[in-house]
Amino acid sequence: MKINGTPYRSVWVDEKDGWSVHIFDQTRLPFALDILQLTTPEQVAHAIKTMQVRGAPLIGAVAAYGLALALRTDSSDAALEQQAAMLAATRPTAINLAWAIERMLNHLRPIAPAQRAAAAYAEAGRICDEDAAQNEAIGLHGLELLRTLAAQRGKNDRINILTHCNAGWIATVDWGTALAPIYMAHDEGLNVHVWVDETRPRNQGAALTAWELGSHGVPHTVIADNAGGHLMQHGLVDLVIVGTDRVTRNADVANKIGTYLKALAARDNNVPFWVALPSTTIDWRVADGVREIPIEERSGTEITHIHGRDDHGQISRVQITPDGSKAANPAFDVTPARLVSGLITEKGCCPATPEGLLSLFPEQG
Ligand SMILES: CSC[C@H]1O[C@H](OP(=O)(O)O)[C@H](O)[C@@H]1O
Repeated sequence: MKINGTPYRSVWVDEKDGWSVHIFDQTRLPFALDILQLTTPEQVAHAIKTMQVRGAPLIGAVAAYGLALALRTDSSDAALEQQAAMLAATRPTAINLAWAIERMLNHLRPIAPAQRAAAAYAEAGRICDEDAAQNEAIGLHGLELLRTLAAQRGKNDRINILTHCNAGWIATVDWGTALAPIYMAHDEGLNVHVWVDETRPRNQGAALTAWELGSHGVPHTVIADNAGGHLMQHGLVDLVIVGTDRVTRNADVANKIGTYLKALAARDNNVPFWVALPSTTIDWRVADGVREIPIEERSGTEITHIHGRDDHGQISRVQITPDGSKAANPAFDVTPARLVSGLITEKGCCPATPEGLLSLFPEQG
């Protein structure tokens, strides 16, 4: 996507040196556009753990380059396995991370150590290109949904879409998942508006989704996480589109904490609840999401403290709870398939059922 007219992806290899890896420091957005140059697998692991880089497809792609960086230094079998395990352990919920590392290992194990680093960069590049293409396809399939909604309404009626967290281009290599159809609808001239859940505690909505949509000129309004149900009750939400970190073969959906509550409110108000995902986010090995998907527990300081720009223009962190108060911080929840209206994938849209998924991915049957 473009930033001030310049096209960017969310991760890229330095054109000059041909091996260092660049990402945006997402903990500094929206107030600073800082590009980080990663030169070691440890720096990649730190960036993923601290959420300088985040978003299910993107952390998989960046971890793949982390393995390529590792192999520049030591391409032995032992180093390959050890560095892969280290990178895979950085975050537990998004299946894209494990998927990308497994794909890299399957590709690299049979290759002679001397050729592994070059092969790793090439495979990581393919992972990035595929993600960008898949998300563009998700956008086109989701656009059909929005066109249908617009056709049912008056031509200039506003379509109000609620989204949770950030599933935009900065959460993927490019285009995004939940936001891809919105960008395309806006560019086509459909009258779309987005209710942006702030998404406590890390505020990916307030800081990242709002920044993305504002940069692209998409009308949007940032709201408290707890406002969505009220807006739905008053007919101000036409549909919900969110991203996801892992979808099971039963179509249960793991996503940022709070997604489940939005799905409950949507069901109670007959608001369609759609989930956008590339097939790399499907975990075919898991059926029951609530019982089987590992939910990342992050530091309580993400609850007790908040980042922002202070009145002096400095990005700072302030405490918002009393000294000594404990905090719990599960970073994801699981929405059962029964609350999901449908899935938007690169292969098309389907019901949130095992049969629906297999209709698009019969090879998994
Ligand atoms: C397109 S994946 C976006 C997905 O990832 C986010 O999690 P995090 O910001 O912790 O990496 C969130 O669950 C989004 O829906």
